[in-house]
Amino acid sequence: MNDRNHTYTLDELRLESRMGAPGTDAVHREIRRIDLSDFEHRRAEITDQLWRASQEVGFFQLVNHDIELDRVRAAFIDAERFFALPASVKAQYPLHKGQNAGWESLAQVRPSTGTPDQKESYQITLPQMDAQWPSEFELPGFQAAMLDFERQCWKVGMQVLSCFADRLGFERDFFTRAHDPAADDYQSTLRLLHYYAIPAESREQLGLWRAGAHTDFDSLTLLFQRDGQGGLQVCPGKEVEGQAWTSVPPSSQVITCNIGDMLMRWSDDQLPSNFHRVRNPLAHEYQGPRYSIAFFCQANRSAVIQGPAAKYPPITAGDYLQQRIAANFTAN
Ligand SMILES: O=C(O)CCC(=O)C(=O)O
Ligand SMILES: [Fe+2]
Repeated sequence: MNDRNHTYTLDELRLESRMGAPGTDAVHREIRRIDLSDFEHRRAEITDQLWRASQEVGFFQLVNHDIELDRVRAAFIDAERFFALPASVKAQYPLHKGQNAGWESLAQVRPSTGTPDQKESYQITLPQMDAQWPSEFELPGFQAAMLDFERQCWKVGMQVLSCFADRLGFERDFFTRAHDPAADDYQSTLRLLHYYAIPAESREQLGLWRAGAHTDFDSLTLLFQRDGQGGLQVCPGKEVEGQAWTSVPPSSQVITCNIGDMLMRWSDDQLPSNFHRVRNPLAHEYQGPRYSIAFFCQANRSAVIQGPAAKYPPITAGDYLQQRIAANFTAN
């Protein structure tokens, strides 16, 4: 690791550590919806819309994408089945520090809050899964269904990234190659998330977050939310100082996307990676569990991140991610 990379990481963490305050809630902003239907014919128009939404807001929602609603619903049911397994079973597949595969509970401490996210999660990163799948006996059909869903998410992610590649002046399949799922160093990750129901005694307990404010480390995140299970809030980059948060209404029909730190760096900061968080429900809101599913398009470890104008020195995606993960998890 050279000194400039080190400084860059510390700067990011310094900003993140300031983002844990409640800030101003519920500022209304339009979350743009981008229609992916008839993608190949409408590619130029879609690219324009994606680019503008990413530059101006950093978050957007995809509609009429290629993943069937029934498929999304089935993935949520599989996620519920996984999390309903006894802790002793899930603990056989632990997330190890520095890895992106396996189960953790209350282990992710964000620099913004210093408290563990009130959740459990299970991450699937294809080359790291040898000992990390629950058995067919424990959870029949789960592995095959998740592999299929992972691939569908990857395809949508690569469609969107191909538009950014066009606009950045890279070859159209540049990011597809950098996120090649056949490579041993593939590190895109499907993450199932279960935020715990809020026990009566900790309602509105200050300082507890379902997910503390953070930016994502990856290139692009695809997030699935379930109807009625809100809480996701975003703070567009330009307004970081004011910490004014906007709620993203949950809908299982859309995929909410955000730009991650890798793509921000890869675009020489033209595309901002924005802060977001999942807040605990307020007293009058639904207090039950919340499930979400994220797909992180994370460039393969050996992919070299450098923008068209070479604003930053090159760094491999592996080195880049390692630095970010090390700052986010307690030892386990
Ligand atoms: O669960 C959510 O809505 C957001 C999750 C998230 O931001 C993350 O895991 O990076
Ligand atoms: Fe996130």
